This record gives sequence, C-alpha cells and structure tokens, in this order.
Amino acid sequence: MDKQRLPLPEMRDDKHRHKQFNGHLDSNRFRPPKYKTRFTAFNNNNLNRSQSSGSCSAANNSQVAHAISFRSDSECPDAGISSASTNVTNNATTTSMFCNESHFEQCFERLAKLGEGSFGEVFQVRDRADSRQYAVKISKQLFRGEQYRSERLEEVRRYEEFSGQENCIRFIRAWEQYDRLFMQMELCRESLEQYLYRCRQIPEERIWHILLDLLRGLKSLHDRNLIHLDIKLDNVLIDDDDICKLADFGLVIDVDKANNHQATEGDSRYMAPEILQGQFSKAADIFSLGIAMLELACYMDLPSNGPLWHELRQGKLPEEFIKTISVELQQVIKMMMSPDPQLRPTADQLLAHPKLQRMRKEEKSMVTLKLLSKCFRRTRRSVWLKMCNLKEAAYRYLIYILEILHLYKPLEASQPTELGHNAAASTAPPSSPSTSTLGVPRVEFQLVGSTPIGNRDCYVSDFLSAIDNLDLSQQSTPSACGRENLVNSTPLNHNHHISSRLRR
Ligand SMILES: Nc1ncnc2c1ncn2[C@@H]1O[C@H](COP(=O)(O)OP(=O)(O)OP(=O)(O)O)[C@@H](O)[C@H]1O
Ligand SMILES: [Mg+2]
Repeated sequence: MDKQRLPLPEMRDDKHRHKQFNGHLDSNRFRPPKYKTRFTAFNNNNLNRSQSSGSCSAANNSQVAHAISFRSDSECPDAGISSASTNVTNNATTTSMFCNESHFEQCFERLAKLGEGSFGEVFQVRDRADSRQYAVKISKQLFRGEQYRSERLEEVRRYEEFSGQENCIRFIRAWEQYDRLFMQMELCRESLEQYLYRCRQIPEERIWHILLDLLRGLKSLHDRNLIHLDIKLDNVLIDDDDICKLADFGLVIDVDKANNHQATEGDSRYMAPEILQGQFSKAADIFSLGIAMLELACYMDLPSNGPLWHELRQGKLPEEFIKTISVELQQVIKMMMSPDPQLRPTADQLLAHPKLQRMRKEEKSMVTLKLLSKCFRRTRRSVWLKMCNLKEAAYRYLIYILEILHLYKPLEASQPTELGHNAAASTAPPSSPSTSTLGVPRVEFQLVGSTPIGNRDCYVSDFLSAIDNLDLSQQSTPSACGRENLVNSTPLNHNHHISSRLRR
C-alpha cells in the first residue's frame, strides 16, 4: 500500500531577483490584496450634487446618473461642454430609466481596457461630444453602503483638487450611476509599470527625469499637508510628452486631520516600515518613491512580505542590484529608503539636490525650444497647405515678370480690336499652336515636373486660365489619378484648346 505523500512546503526565495513578466503584463499578479481598515465618517457638506439624500441602493435613485463635484458651480469645468454632460452637471439627473443606455454609454464610445486596480477598471474612450479620447475609471464594486460610497467619492475630491497641478493627472468630471462611480480623466500613454515592462533597461538620465517629475507631483500634495500613501509604478502615468504624472488619489489623507482610523495602507511592496506601527507621515511617501526608483533603476522584483521585505526596510539594499547604478543615484535612493522616517529628506530637500537643480536649469532653457517644436508640429499641416497657395502665387509672379520682360504678352479680347482684326480673328480657323493668328509672337515654355499640372509639357499661357481651376493642395504629388483629374478639368494637352484660348 502506497504511503500518502504530504504536500511539500512552499519554498521561499532567499535572494532578491529581477522582475519577471510572464509573457504579458499582469500587474495584479504581484499585487497583494488590500485590507481596508476602519472607515471614516464622510462629511458631504461641500458635495455639489443635487441629490445627496436617500439610500444609494434605492433602485430608482441609483439608475439616475448624478454628477459628483466638490467644486463650486463656477469652477465646474464641464458646465456646458456637451448636452449630455450638461444634463448631468446642471440637473444632476440624466434619467436612464427611459432608455436602456447608461450615461457612460450615451456619452462615450468604449475603445479599449487600459488597466485594472483593486478599486476600478479603466477604459480608453472617445467622448461623443468632442470626439477626443479620454480615460474613464469605473469602480469595480457596487456601493455597498453610504460609508463605502463616501470613501469612493473622496477620491473625486482629491482628483479635482490636484487636477492641473504640476505632474498630477488632469481630471475632467465624475458621476455615479447604478451604484458605481465613473471618473473621466485625461488619457495617458501608459503607466510606469508598463513602461518598465516595455523598456526593461531604462537609461539613468531618464530615471533622474522621472524622479524629478514625481518629486514635483509629490511636492504639490505635501505642500497641502496631504499624503498619497499609494505611490508605486502602477500609479504613475506617462503622457504623450513623456511627462510622468501622479494618479490614483484613492488613499490620500490629510496629515493634520488624519489619525490611524482614517488611513489605509497602500501596496505592501512599497510600504514604509513605520506604517506597520500606524505612523502615517509625508516621509512614508518618500520611502515609497525611493523603493519605486530602486525597482525602476535596477529592474528588481520587490517582495511583498518575508525576510527580504524586512531587509529592504533595514537599509540593506542588495549589492548585486544597486552596484549597477551610479553612486549619486545610489545615495539618493538610500536616503529616501532610510529606516528612520526622520532621516529621510523631504520633497523640497530632494528637489534641491545638485543633479536635480542642474536638470531644472537645463529644462528652463529648453522650454522655448520645446514650445517652438510643439508649435511647429501642430502647424506643419497648415503651413504645407499655405505653401501650396504660395506655389500659385509664384506662378502668377512668373507670368508677371515674363510680361514685363515682353517675353509673354497676354492675349486679351481688346487686343484684336486695337489691331482692327477682331472679327477676322474670332472667326479664323485655328492654325498651328506655335503661330499666332493675330501676329503676336508666341513664346512657348516647357514647364516640367514642378508645375502644378505634374509631369506634362505645357504652355505658360495655359496657366492663365487653368490655374484658377486647379486645386493645388491636391497636386503636391503628381499621380495618375491627379493627372486624370487635371485632364478632365483643364484639357491642356489638346492643341485645339490652346488655339481656341489664343483666339480669345
Ligand atoms: N488616465 C489614464 N490613462 C491611461 N491609463 C490609465 C489611466 N488611469 C489609469 N490607467 C491604468 O489603469 C490602471 C488602474 O488605475 P488606478 O490605479 O486608478 O486603479 P485602482 O483600482 O485605484 O488601482 P490600485 O489598485 O492601485 O488602487 C493603472 O495602473 C493604469 O495602467
Ligand atoms: Mg492604482
């Protein structure tokens, strides 16, 4: 009889290792479950929504979309951006009871899923009102009660507060429907986690730039006495201009008002050690940013618990990883990850670091250049169209010069009259294209290639009447199709037409 085998104990890693992605980016695989602690009483005195009373789970109430805003009406950015949005903002009620579509479906076309966290799913959408693309975060769980709902709405307050701040994500608007929260915000290219997955080896200069961006974002929070408590690669977004922005303000708390009852721990991989003792301070954010920089610079897999977790919080940084970066960056990361929160530098002190100061100076001098290049990119198309008009002007100018030089004489209706040959000329049959029936010497030019009628040979006189008919913007590249159009609209190849024009 076979002995029944006991299950083998799970082997724990005793060494730090590089990050591993199993084919695709699944950041949730590494994310430990969040354990929410106690809830705070929510003060909704400032809440700008028409219907704040009543249970959120009341069937009729939850089917109606309510705008959520803590701003005064005058500050509200979407007052009147679209009819649907205005409904939500001003009336705070878009009744979906009469049609099956939710407010989200009415206003947006869903394009792709961008990501998912413990609280919400984020979608890339196109706003039907302005055709622009945005990100909309939809809370995953239904509002289980007023407390839970209040907590989710608190995130809206923070997003609104930081929207437009340096290196913080831009928030557009929020609403609730079917016991879920919807938040519309600017669309970013990717998260820092996705960026690391894509690049793996990030140049050190870029790491410094990311650090500078994030310290600026953190400074805007810390200057208001707020702490983020969930700083990690997944919660940093990169926009199209490669600027890193802080996002996910779901756990932000006010240092002055906060006590242990109000705070919720963030991702344990980035958590400062003193959080375990219930100490929440700005220094906790500095630690999280420091360990995130270690992960980014050394492509290191951060432990979520166990002895390696404790080692990192005792100032023991793995030599084989840390030696791959410059001493200057090592020092900054070590300071930020100091076990004693009092010894960690503040965001202001870090921004005063000589390396970061140098970069800020360089940035300032580059600002004008960047603005110019941005301006250039945006106007390139319109400039090109203008150039087509310039071409037309150049042709007219050429004709004018030729006229002055008497190399070309326009044949006007008055000319034959002056010569007393008007009637005869108008009835005379066309002769050879190179000989004028009126005795005016005909000068022929061959304009090849660069003319608005492409590669065809033509006479300069043809331009006089033909040029107005040409849509020059369409003619930048001569093509078979373009030529076909030209032949149809200006039949220049036919001697008959040339001669008849001459006769006029
Ligand atoms: N504005 C945006 N543009 C592009 N992608 C975004 C945007 N907002 C969020 N994402 C993507 O969606 C993911 C989840 O978003 P977010 O962090 O806000 O959700 P969460 O549920 O609060 O997460 P967490 O578990 O960190 O609390 C992000 O990591 C990012 O990849
Ligand atoms: Mg997140």
